[in-house]
Amino acid sequence: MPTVRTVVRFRPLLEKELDKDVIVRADRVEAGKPLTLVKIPSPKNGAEEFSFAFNSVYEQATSQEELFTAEVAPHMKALFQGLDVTIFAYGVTGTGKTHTMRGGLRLAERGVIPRLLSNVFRRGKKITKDTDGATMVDVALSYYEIYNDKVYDLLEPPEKRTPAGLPLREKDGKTMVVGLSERSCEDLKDFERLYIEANNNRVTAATKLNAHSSRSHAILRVKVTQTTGDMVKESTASAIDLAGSEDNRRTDNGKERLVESAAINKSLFVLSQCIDAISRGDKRIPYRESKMTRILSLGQNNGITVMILNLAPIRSYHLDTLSSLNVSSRAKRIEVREIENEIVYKQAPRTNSGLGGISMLRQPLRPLNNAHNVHTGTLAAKAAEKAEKADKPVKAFAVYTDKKPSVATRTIIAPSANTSVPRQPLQPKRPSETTSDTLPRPSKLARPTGQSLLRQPQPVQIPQSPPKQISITPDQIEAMVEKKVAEILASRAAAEAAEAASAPPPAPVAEPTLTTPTTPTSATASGTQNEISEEVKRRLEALERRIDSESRADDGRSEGLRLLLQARQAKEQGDDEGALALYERALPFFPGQAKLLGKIERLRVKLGVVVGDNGEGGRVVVEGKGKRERKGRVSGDEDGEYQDGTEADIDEEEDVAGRSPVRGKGQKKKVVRVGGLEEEDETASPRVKQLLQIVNSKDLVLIKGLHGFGAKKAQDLVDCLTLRGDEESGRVESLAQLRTLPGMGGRAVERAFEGLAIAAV
Ligand SMILES: Nc1ncnc2c1ncn2[C@@H]1O[C@H](COP(=O)(O)OP(=O)(O)OP(=O)(O)O)[C@@H](O)[C@H]1O
Repeated sequence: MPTVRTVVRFRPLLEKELDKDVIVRADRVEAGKPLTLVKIPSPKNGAEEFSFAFNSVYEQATSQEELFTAEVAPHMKALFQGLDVTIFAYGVTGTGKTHTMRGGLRLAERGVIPRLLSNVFRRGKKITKDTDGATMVDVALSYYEIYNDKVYDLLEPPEKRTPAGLPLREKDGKTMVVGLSERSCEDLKDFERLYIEANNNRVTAATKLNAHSSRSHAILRVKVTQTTGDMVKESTASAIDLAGSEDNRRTDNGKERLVESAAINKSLFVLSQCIDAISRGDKRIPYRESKMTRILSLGQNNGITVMILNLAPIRSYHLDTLSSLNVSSRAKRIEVREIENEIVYKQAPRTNSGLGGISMLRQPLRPLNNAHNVHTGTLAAKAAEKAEKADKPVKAFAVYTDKKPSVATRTIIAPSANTSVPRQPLQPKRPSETTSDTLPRPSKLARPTGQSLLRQPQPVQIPQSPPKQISITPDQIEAMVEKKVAEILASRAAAEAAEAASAPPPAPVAEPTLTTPTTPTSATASGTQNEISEEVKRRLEALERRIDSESRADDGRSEGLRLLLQARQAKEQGDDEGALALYERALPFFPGQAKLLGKIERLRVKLGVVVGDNGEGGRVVVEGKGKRERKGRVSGDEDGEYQDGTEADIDEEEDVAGRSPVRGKGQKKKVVRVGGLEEEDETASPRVKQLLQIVNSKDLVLIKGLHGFGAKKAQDLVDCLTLRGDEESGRVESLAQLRTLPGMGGRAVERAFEGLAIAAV
């Protein structure tokens, strides 16, 4: 049974970062217990605080040694017993991933990777000694990066790379990277030499592409082979410095960067799905859905996975931090307050009060809930960025390498040596971005200069700054939006199709799409799972075709998209009137677009401006459906965005398409219980059937309409049903079975049932 630990590490404040800007804190469930909670205020309402649970939380002062001792060292024994150990560093650029994995040159600053190697060599040596030489331990390294979904060998010079990267092949049920080199490693000095050289390769290659190495996943694979006579035991430790998970809306989104982001987001999304699946104990782990997880065989071999979420605890990372937290602790997320509570929504037009100050300005972007960032908002991003100008962290220490020249002096104490090393297939390894010593970390090209990060949860750039220069075509924007939506949905962020406005695409946002990489899917069994995988693949392929295709002439929608984005920003800032005006101006560019019409109508109703025909012949929300109803909704509407952790704004789909027959969650009707659920359960009454039918429809809108369901809960259920798709046809056959699903305790089922009962009455 594979296991996973998800832990958080706060990085200390860097120069120029102030204590007063610290907004994230570690906490305990109760006095005397270890730190396992991360608390962070809501971006929209500072009085509200979100809480996320992890296996462990490490505060700023945590040293490299402490982290290694607590989170990695305990698994070394298992590694030598034959289990695979995989350690990821996840987080936004500048939060300390590279520091955590690679670390600095000084002994105390060495990160997980050199410590891991040191430990491996030491243990290997000891085993050989303890067995009087009967057991030989060989260590071999592979180090590769995955950039734009292509695999490149970092142990080979960049000149040897081919544009297509290294192909994958299945062999004996395992995925191999064809042609990936593997180097025998005798001791720590050996490792150091290889590692530094490889990191230099990574930087050089990235530079040639005018990219930044942080935009790739760097995967170091350490293969440990223990040979005793004829018996060979092999296991691997993989250490992955993941690509930054930042919000592209806050970066310079050139076409290349968007393509990069699409690849990064896709793989990070699948990774989070795998982590979730492992932590839930699912039999099926979707590791084949992305190249990285597939090569790693993540969650197989009873492996142990440790996900270290790196966070910068300051305000300028607010939204990105929320996004990361959402992704990393999905299964454990806890809302300190009922964020789905309608009251939250009713409050004044979220003027972004809470946090006050700067941080609020940049609210147009929602916490990407999870989705590892994908974003579309090119325009807003640019504008916002300029305004933000956050100080980016600079590497404050000499990083364990990357720098061509440097290195020479690293004095790492090399413990022992091992035997020779056999050659073997690959394993992932990821070149992290390198960096060098004390120099400021190479800023991501995508970002504005010098400082590497732009993150600043800053407030929005307001509506009217329409940075006109869209560097990508509408189709590409559309494609990215579509992808984002998929991720958002899948990540359960409830809110649904938010991107709608910006994405006129037809894509039925609703599916819990697994952003599948182009790679083949695993042998997903039957039924739903397969269908979904196919559907996801189909969509992804379509997206990728679009992204890769030549830029097409702007068909005139650029202007419309720009207006939509501005409108969305305005709305997020509480400027409903401005938003309405902008949406109306955008309408001619998307005549008849249902989602857009829905937005306009809702705003009209809300502002008391109008109601009725919109002149487009499209459906409009009719009186009585406006404000009143919106208040009652728990999520899925603009007001719920943040609470839901969703990035997009709204869910016009339901409103436009008509509500489900079941009552909306927000509606405060009294529950009149008709007949005990207990009785109904076994008898499969019409109401039970109706409930199961809704559940099995996997229709977000319908499920959200169930009593007691919010957007998140609905999405969780859909995801859960999807993931178990191949089992039992993915259908839930009884209420008892429904109760066994994650998040569907007896009370939840009862409430949903009661809601139906009322409806029936
Ligand atoms: N635990 C820590 N102690 C001291 N400094 C740290 C720590 N974590 C991060 N830093 C510093 O913060 C800055 C950013 O860290 P780092 O480069 O590791 O981030 P990153 O997440 O790897 O970013 P990128 O995605 O750009 O590679 C660096 O200057 C680094 O030295």
